Amino acid sequence: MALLEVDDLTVTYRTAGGDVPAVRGVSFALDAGQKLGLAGESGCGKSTMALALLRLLPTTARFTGEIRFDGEDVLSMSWGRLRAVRWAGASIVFQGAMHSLNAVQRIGAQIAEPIRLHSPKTGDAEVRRRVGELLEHVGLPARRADAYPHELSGGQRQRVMIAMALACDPQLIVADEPTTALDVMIQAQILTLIESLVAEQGISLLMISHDLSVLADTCDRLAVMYAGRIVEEGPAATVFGAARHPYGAALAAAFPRIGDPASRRRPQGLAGDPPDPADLPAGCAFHPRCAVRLDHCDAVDPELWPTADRQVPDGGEFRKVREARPAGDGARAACVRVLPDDGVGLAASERESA
Ligand SMILES: Nc1ncnc2c1ncn2[C@@H]1O[C@H](COP(=O)(O)OP(=O)(O)OP(=O)(O)O)[C@@H](O)[C@H]1O
Repeated sequence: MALLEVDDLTVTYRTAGGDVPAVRGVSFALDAGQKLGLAGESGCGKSTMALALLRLLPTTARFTGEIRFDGEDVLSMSWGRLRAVRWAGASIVFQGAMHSLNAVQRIGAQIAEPIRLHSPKTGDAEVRRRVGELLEHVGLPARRADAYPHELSGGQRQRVMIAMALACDPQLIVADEPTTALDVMIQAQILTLIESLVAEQGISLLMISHDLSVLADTCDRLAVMYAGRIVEEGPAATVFGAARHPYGAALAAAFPRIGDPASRRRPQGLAGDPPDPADLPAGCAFHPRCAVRLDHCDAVDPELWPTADRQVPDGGEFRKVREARPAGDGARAACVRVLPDDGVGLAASERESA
């Protein structure tokens, strides 16, 4: 059984200016011990997804669909049960630790909070010992428990956030852009730390980033989000190395692996911006930016389907295959772009010029 199953999740923010559909029918599963990367540009709904998983969304958000964590439906859970699942079942490491930590409380007391919440009978000495152990586990001396957040560097603060996330031995860690605010060297250290901790403790990881290459290095599987939908999902090497969806391919081209001579790719920017969720283009939301769009792409919004059998949109028709559990490596894409060795083309114009 999957540890986390998200089924047809929609999240819509109610605002004075109208409804903002931030997540539009997302489905995916994460097995115990698996590492899934969720990629996409700013505004495509990644953080909304992360917040929905633990029902941390603002009250203006309306949601439909199902989120099952360890078999239990999170969206219909009682508040009491939800409190038990937060930290001990799943915990979130947010981007920008400075904003997530309380500036006027020592970090030891902040790490102790989830421990006290979940094990109220734990004595002070034992809590202190556990906090010290957690700090050492993330590479900080135990005595740093007495420090205030402003006395630590950005990387150290992010380590504190990770210590907090580990405090109640969760089964799942959701890391939302955990290294975005850090410089490159520190980013690498934090990623290595996250990787080693989840591997050591068998924790599942849902890592969110706009940087597909970072996710490809860290995760087993990747899901690419665009305008509130997953447009491609599959094994990390397949999605990063041979993305089928034009947006997945563009994202991979925009974030080549740094220092990887084998990749020999130069970063290629993607023109334009993601659409405003409150004003989505008709048909496939990516079509205005897509270099290989077909005539009907402004009319048909393709769904995810298995890519193993190389189905292509052809003759003006998308052939849809709806399978909850596709066979093989489970790779799915909402559109299939041409690959040089495929022998199949996406756009007629591309086939002619090939
Ligand atoms: N509380 C809110 N009320 C209204 N709209 C919101 C709210 N939070 C997010 N949104 C909108 O929902 C969409 C998705 O936002 P979200 O933060 O989930 O995207 P993201 O991919 O995580 O982007 P980023 O990396 O910039 O955080 C955006 O258009 C955003 O403006």
